[in-house]
Amino acid sequence: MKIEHAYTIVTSPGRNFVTLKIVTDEGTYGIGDATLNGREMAVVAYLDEHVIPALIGRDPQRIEDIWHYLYRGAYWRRGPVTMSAIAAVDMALWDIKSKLAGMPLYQLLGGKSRERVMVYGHATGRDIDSCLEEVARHVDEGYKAVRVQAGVPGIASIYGVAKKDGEPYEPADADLPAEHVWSTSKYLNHVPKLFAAVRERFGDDLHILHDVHHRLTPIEAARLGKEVEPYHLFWLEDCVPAENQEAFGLIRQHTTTPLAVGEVFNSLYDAKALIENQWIDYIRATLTHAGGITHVRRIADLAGLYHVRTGFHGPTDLSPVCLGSAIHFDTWVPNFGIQEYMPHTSATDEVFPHDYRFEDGHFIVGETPGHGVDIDEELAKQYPYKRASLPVNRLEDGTLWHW
Ligand SMILES: O=C(O)[C@H](O)[C@@H](O)[C@H](O)[C@H](O)CO
Ligand SMILES: [Mg+2]
Repeated sequence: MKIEHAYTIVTSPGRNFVTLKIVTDEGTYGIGDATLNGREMAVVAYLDEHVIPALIGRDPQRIEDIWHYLYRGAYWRRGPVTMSAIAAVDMALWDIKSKLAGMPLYQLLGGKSRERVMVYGHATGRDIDSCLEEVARHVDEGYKAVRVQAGVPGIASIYGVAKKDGEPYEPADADLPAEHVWSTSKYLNHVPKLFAAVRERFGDDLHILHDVHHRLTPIEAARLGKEVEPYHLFWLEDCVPAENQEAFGLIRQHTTTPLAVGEVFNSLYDAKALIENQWIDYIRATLTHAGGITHVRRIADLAGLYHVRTGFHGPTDLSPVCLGSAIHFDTWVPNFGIQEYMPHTSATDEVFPHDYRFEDGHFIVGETPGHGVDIDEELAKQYPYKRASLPVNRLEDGTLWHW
């Protein structure tokens, strides 16, 4: 069997998605997600110009060999563009292999470790009260875990909080980056009140999560982790940027609040010290940005040795192809923690028909051979690419800060 042709599909049903389709000479095809929010066309160029021509004629069943061919063979290793391109190939090849086997992907990985996959939803509000209303809506919809983000008095607009209450937030909201102004002291003084209010209204059983989006220094993160211990967070996410992995060692010395990181990671090497030193509790590297199923499986296996569990990134800017594949992975992986879930728009769901389903705060994996997600290419054509950028963040004095 040979790869006969492959091509990229860019579609924007509300937001941009990049999909790679690989077709074999026997007619079986697989699709993979290659969406890198705000940098979509860089991955398209990498795939079209460098990867696809080198795939033609190869045996699609040699997933491992093709992975190393693309990783080692490029000489220029790692990086989000390279690893998203490799991930898309990998996801498409696993899709093909599972279709050839006539099995859903989770069976090829080793079968079910659980019946269903717990997810967390997003509650955001311009202030604490409106955020609590959103938490209530999620609880009514069955969610067992909710990420809470609220506006902070004195900060005009803030990452992760929707412009309008009741709507999802969209990080890539402008043609060129919008500028936000950030104040660490205002945030740190305010945010513990949010968790106190959630616990008071919803009791102890609801899992609450929070994303700091890389905005603190290690000692500030330590202070936050320590102050919120009474509210028993499920996790505190991305409390500092993680290029310096040792920073988490410092935070860890001060707090028992569980720590999650990894949505911008693209390789095991981004997480190696974090995992081996047990500085984190959840690893969030995703299939699309960290080299696909083949590589993320290695990250998860290493993590498992150190009591670190998975908590895949799952924003709307990863396509249903990534989400569907992630649900298979989550159903199999022994050290599963939780799966992030931001529902896609109905236009996106129509472009990407899928067989996973949400029920009572969990995802139930589908039984279709493959990863269970397809693309309607005719419909996809109706939504042309539109450049969209993530914002930048500045301190009140104008200093460019972490986003
Ligand atoms: O935890 C999350 O879901 C994230 O932080 C996202 O909202 C990212 O900011 C986005 O995926 C960037 O493209
Ligand atoms: Mg995040």
